[in-house]
Amino acid sequence: MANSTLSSSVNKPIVWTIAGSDSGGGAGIQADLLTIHDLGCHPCSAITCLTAQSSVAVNLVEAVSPQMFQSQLDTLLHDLPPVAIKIGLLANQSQVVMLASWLKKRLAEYCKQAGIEVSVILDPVMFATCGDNLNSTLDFSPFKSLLTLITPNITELAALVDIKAKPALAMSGAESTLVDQADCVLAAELLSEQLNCHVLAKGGDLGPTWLRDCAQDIFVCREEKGISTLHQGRTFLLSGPRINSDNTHGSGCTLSSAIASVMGQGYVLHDAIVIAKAYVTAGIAASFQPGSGAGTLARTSWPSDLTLYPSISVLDSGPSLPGSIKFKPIVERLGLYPVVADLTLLHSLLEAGAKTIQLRIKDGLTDDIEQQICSAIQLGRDYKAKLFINDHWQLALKHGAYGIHLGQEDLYTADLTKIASADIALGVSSHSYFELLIAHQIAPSYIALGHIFPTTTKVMPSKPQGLNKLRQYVELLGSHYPLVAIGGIDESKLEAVKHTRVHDIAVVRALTQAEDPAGAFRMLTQKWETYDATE
Ligand SMILES: Cc1ncc(COP(=O)(O)OP(=O)(O)O)c(N)n1
Ligand SMILES: Cc1ncsc1CCOP(=O)(O)O
Ligand SMILES: [Mg+2]
Repeated sequence: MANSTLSSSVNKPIVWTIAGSDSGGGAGIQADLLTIHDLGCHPCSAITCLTAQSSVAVNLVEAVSPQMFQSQLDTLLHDLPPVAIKIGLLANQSQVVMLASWLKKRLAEYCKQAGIEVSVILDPVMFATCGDNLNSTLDFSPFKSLLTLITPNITELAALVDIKAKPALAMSGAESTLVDQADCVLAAELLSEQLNCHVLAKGGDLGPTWLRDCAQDIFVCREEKGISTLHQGRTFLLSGPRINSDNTHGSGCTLSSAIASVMGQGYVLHDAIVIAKAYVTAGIAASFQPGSGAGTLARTSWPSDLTLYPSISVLDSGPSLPGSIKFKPIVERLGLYPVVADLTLLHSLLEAGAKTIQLRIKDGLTDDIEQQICSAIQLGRDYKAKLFINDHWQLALKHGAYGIHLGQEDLYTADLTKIASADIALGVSSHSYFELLIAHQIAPSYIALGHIFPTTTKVMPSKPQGLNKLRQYVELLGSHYPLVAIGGIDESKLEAVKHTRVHDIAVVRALTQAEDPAGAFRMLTQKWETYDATE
């Protein structure tokens, strides 16, 4: 026991913060160290400057020497290399130039040698919460193509973006302030082009005309690995609950260091953003006021309360989801859920007792697809089973299937309103927190969580989720929907999957590659039903 505690702390991912010290303890390096630690990583710091700061004033800012700045970075890289870096307050332009060059040479060299990628999140701190100017004149263009994400608030966005390059924006009156949401979106998209990185423009402090009860951020996403192409090259609006509190000192620092900490643990950018936003919301809700000015965020560990998380909508001209829609609820357990491609196997698994089953025809789409779907639907009725049709939602609708299973991509093309009003159950795939939140917005009948383990059944853009994420997904949504784990699940994995408390599992090869699929179904079902979910 002592050993496992020791090794888990030794193995913590190392996340750096390159930022200024806030002597008041609410923001800067101090907030970052607390956040990185709270979210399960080991924090290291390279301090750019000292600030003589309280909750009401910033009285002095003093940069460290160039030698000290460089030496902190080199010293850390030698022994404590990062998996992710958060950059906060930079004290002067020469620090910007020096750091950009260090990222380009030293960090890139390290990444190449180690064969890894290090996420770099820049929070372009320009003003303290008390309103004092910390550094609003920096030119961040040396960071072009070196950052993963930049997280300006709306005031910083206006100061950063070169609006001369976008006449439409200048014409809409955006010389010094961004007036409305459309201005902010244009400016964020422009900044993303100018710095060649993703942009999260935070509306928490100042959301010009957007809703009073929401903290809305604009997420401009470029190309990104590990997530469906559907969620790349798009602009999203992330709307979280606005907590009525003045204790927001350090919220930007907390957000950016939380994003770095979550990315450092292997989560995709989209997930890191929604998790970090939920973390900040929870931190503000439990905030406190140690001085007479704005108070500071509490550290509330990994957010697992769904109400903290933002809803997601698209702001670009691409496809979007219908609002307020709800599908037929499934109250009984799904049971062990076979996903099969042919009718003979489907029939034999129903005969073996399958209560939920899916027809998933991918290869060799034949002329008789409609006939196969009709026969499957009829078999489902004969055996009083929940028969889902994958992909072919029009045919499933036409012939009154019990349910339809759709991937995230299909959600934007299928007629969801028609499916819901036909009282057909809907199962939706998900491969991340981000996709889970999107699925939750259309309240499907169940949500599939995949792929948990490596699979050869299908080429996936995402990495296997693993048991830890599965456990987190169950914590987040397990009381709202039936949750089904899928991907690489076989007899050897059953017990560990059961311990995550996921409700049920869907399998392909564990049955299709068995000599006796019906026998395998009975054996797996018996084991799945008898394993105890408690560890
Ligand atoms: C139960 C279950 N979960 C996930 C999937 C995958 O569906 P989808 O994302 O639509 O991918 P394809 O199956 O169409 O390749 C599923 N079919 N069933
Ligand atoms: C269709 C699908 N979606 C996510 S994983 C997967 C395939 C699961 O197949 P297997 O059980 O053989 O790994
Ligand atoms: Mg599909």
